[in-house]
Amino acid sequence: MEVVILKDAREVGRAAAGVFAALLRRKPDAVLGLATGSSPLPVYDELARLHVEEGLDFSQASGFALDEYVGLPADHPEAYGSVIRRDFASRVNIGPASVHTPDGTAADLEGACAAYEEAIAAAGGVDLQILGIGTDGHIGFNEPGSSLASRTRIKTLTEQTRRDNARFFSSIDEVPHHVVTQGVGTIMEARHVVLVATGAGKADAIHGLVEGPVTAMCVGSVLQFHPHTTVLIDEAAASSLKHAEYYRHVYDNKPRWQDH
Ligand SMILES: N[C@@H]1[C@@H](O)[C@H](O)[C@@H](COP(=O)(O)O)O[C@@H]1O
Repeated sequence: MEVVILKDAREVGRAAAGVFAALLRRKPDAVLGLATGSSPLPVYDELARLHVEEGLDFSQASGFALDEYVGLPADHPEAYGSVIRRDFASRVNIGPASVHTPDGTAADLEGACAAYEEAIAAAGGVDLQILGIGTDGHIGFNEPGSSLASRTRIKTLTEQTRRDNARFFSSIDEVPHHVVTQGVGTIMEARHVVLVATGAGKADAIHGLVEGPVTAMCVGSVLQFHPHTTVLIDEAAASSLKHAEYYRHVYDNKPRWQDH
């Protein structure tokens, strides 16, 4: 796991977007793992800029979102399909039909979860997954106690996550209780994971992810088992890390041949 401590959210966004851009330049038909929440927004802003100003081409790429609320109509502005379209897909030249979100409106939700797994596999698997982290350590919507081997399935949100996400709705009562999310095992199959987190509110979760024991009580900690994870955080999100000086030292002395 590589931990990179940067100045602020903008730098985090630029660094993460740089990883996406490098991938798309060497593999134009890359499969991108997409995330919602406020943390990836600066990444999408920078990708949109790279598309407009530097011609970064998404025309052959495809994307799979991590998760979706159950029961929100597909055209609800906070349904994650709408959010991914608004924040990312509509701002670059990725084909709209190439961007997939789990179906939270399906009558047969379990069937929809299995179909989503099959669609990811049929696309060849995710090359690069952007991830945020919840204040309770969740990735996707895999709340504490999730099986670390889980696949795409229905989950129940914690009240903390519903409160955290209430800011996107007019009241907490509108935040669904249920979601469909890629499983932890699904996310772990992405070939490269770039996790972004900013702000002091994420400091505990980042400490758990990077330095805590691997535990389903902080699901992000499973990334300690992932062969290629890059953690991009700002100073505030790094503020509870015990070995911050070491991570800085490693990054500052990174041999050029390790750039990727
Ligand atoms: N399902 C999403 C997660 O993928 C995201 O990481 C988390 C944190 O969001 P934010 O970046 O807004 O703090 O929010 C939601 O729960």
